[in-house]
Amino acid sequence: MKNEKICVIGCGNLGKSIAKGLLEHEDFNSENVIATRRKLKLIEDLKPHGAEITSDNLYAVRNSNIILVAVKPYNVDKIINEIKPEIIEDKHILVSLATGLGTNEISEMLDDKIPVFRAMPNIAADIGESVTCICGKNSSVEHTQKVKSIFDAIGESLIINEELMEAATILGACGIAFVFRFIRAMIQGGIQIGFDANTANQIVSQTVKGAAKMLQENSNHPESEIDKVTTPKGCTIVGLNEMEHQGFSSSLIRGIVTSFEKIEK
Ligand SMILES: NC(=O)C1=CN([C@@H]2O[C@H](COP(=O)(O)OP(=O)(O)OC[C@H]3O[C@@H](n4cnc5c(N)ncnc54)[C@H](OP(=O)(O)O)[C@@H]3O)[C@@H](O)[C@H]2O)C=CC1
Ligand SMILES: O=C(O)[C@@H]1CCC=N1
Repeated sequence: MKNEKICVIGCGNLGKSIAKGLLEHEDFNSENVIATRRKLKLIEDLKPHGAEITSDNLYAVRNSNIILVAVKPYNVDKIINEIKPEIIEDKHILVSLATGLGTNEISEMLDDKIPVFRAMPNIAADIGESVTCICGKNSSVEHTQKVKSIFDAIGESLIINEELMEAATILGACGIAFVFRFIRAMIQGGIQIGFDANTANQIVSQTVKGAAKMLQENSNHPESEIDKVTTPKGCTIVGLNEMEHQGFSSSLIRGIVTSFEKIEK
């Protein structure tokens, strides 16, 4: 991927995380990354990492072959119309990160001239720990592999059917916010039972990391790991059961479904 020239159009919360993740990765040449937004000051910190920054989207597209569009969904139309004159068949691949916009719609805006992908990462791209679901249109195996390589560099990626893209948005992209809220609640509980906030944060963050790593490495069901912790008549099971009486799993599931219903509207 050293020779691939990548531009990230719209380096806000997500786009900047992705640019940062790519700049840190050895498979990419940081000089080949162009980051854009209008308020340039807010991405000046990407410059010392080797990225070129600009507000000129046309320049960015002219000087790259993979275009990541990271603007809000309601701005995608405008951006695509702006960059369209610089789009060259057999040169460019466009990857949209926008929620809820299908590859058909985006490809149509580009007169079906180039391969179009949708990718749904999350903000852990910032530290190379995103999970990204990807789907494509007019895409060869070679193009798909190229796009996958970008998102593998900022975490893990999966190729999925486009019909699951909304579900992927909820579980992976919104999901990180759900996990942060869970962590915050654990920290608040930790403070109530005696820890200062920083120590509680350290203990909870490492506990969550350890749990996630165990599931990734052992491929066990979470409940079989829980069985290893719950001593009969012990303190874990009473806590877990109280959480369930208060609707813990139910509230998470209902939150996920509510988010999904919102995105499907
Ligand atoms: N945030 C998240 O966790 C996730 C977001 N997404 C999707 O990613 C996209 C971006 O979301 P998010 O990062 O939260 O949004 P942000 O608003 O933080 O980022 C979008 C950026 O686009 C820039 N922008 C707007 N117009 C232009 C333009 N004409 N030229 C160049 N840059 C422009 C804005 O900066 P400026 O005003 O300086 O130009 C802004 O910072 C959305 O489509 C969202 O659905 C997907 C997964 C997760
Ligand atoms: O909340 C949102 O609408 C976007 C989609 C995924 C993450 N943030």
